[in-house]
Amino acid sequence: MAHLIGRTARLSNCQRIISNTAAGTRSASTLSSARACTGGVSVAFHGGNGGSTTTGDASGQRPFDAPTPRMVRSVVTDVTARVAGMTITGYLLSLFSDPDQAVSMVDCVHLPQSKPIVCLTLDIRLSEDEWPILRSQRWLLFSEASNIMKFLVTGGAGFIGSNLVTKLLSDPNNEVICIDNMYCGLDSNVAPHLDNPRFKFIKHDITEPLKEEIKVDRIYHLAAPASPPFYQRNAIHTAKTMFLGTLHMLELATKTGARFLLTSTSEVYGDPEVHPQKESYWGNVNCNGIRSCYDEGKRIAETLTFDFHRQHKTDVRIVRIFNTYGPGMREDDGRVVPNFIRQALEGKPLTVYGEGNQTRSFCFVQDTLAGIMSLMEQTETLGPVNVGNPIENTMLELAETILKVTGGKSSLNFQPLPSDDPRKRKPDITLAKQYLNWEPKVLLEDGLKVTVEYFKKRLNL
Ligand SMILES: O=C(O)[C@H]1O[C@H](OP(=O)(O)OP(=O)(O)OC[C@H]2O[C@@H](n3ccc(=O)[nH]c3=O)[C@H](O)[C@@H]2O)[C@H](O)[C@@H](O)[C@@H]1O
Repeated sequence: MAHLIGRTARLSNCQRIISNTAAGTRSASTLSSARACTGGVSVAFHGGNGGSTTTGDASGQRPFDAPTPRMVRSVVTDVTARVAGMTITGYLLSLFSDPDQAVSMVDCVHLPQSKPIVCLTLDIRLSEDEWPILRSQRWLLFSEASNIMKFLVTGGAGFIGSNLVTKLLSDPNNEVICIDNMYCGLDSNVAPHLDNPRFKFIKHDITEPLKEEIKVDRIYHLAAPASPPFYQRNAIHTAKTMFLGTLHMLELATKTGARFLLTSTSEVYGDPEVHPQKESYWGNVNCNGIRSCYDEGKRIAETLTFDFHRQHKTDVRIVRIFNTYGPGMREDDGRVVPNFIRQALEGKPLTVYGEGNQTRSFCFVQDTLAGIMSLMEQTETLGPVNVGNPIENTMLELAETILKVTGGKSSLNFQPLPSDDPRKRKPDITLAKQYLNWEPKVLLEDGLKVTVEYFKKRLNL
């Protein structure tokens, strides 16, 4: 016990959670919000001595018997599954039948109030018969607390995903698992992190179920080819990624209690008849065209996300990203910004589809990330929330700006407009301002300068 007290004295956060065992529907509630920590809580667990269930002496003079490691694993699994945002591997000090007893326990071990602790009182219902005595009992766990947050980023080797991974890892309290099938991800987007012990890369196609259960606090679900040439190349696989990939990630979030954020897209508005596009607009989408695997795919992904929330109370957020550009893109991506920059840098004609009067609103990736990350952590809305730049440009204007930034002298090469290509697109960002206090800061020309430098390096120019 002296050992345990010694450890608990160093605790730095406090959160107490009770889960209800009734009829398999257990809910977690934070009881001491005044002392509750924000961010993830990580708890180091020390197993016990054979499954005894002694209630400890609150003064700490009598040793506490801890359960077997096997049982503890059950407890830990249970806790992790139902406490969103927390990863538990903790000290299990004792068993209590009454949460108030647990509270007095906390007081009695004289933990300094200035250093709050992690204290979890839990109802436990074990499925295995060996421990019937433990059913419907409450356990008190003390733990060493830290602010470690664990993230899963699907599509973490891709353009926006890799920028997100880099940003998350810049916080030393964050650990990141990246899943990518490398269909359009880049090795060079992952390589800088491979030696980082807080980073793990898993090559996996999320249309298949995960081989292992991954326990994280947050799931950023970005995996999907976003460039029309890429997503049209294997349209069936794109549709599978949208549905099955999102399904698998939602199942994981539901099972582990992780918060799940779907990166949806402005494409759900299709070729919009409402301008600018508000989240309340249902869109104008062709359900059997060449873009449908992507835009209808994202629409079903949104549907699935809300269905999981309604049916399983999964903690979800949805962001609708508008055209984003910046470092991390492939030179052969096929979208207009990488195409124009590459063509301008190589002195080739810029391929303008149609007459170039169609519009898009381009957002620099760091701005987009700020919006996405803000949505993940706020609690006012599930979304969908538009994240994009409300400054609208025609493709002719974009071509002109890129030629100015690169100093290129390329001519324009007009090509047929691809089918179902939206004629205009511009986000209404009222909700992003209201809920996320977010609006883009980077001007198109400034963002393009950074992007041009990135492409110069990639193309060895
Ligand atoms: O970047 C994005 O956020 C979106 O990009 C694409 O949507 P789209 O707006 O069509 O993006 P681009 O392929 O970059 O095309 C933008 C406009 O430029 C035109 N374009 C594209 C490429 C090119 O070389 N020349 C050109 O004029 C296209 O016809 C289109 O009108 C994807 O469909 C979306 O997944 C994604 O959300």
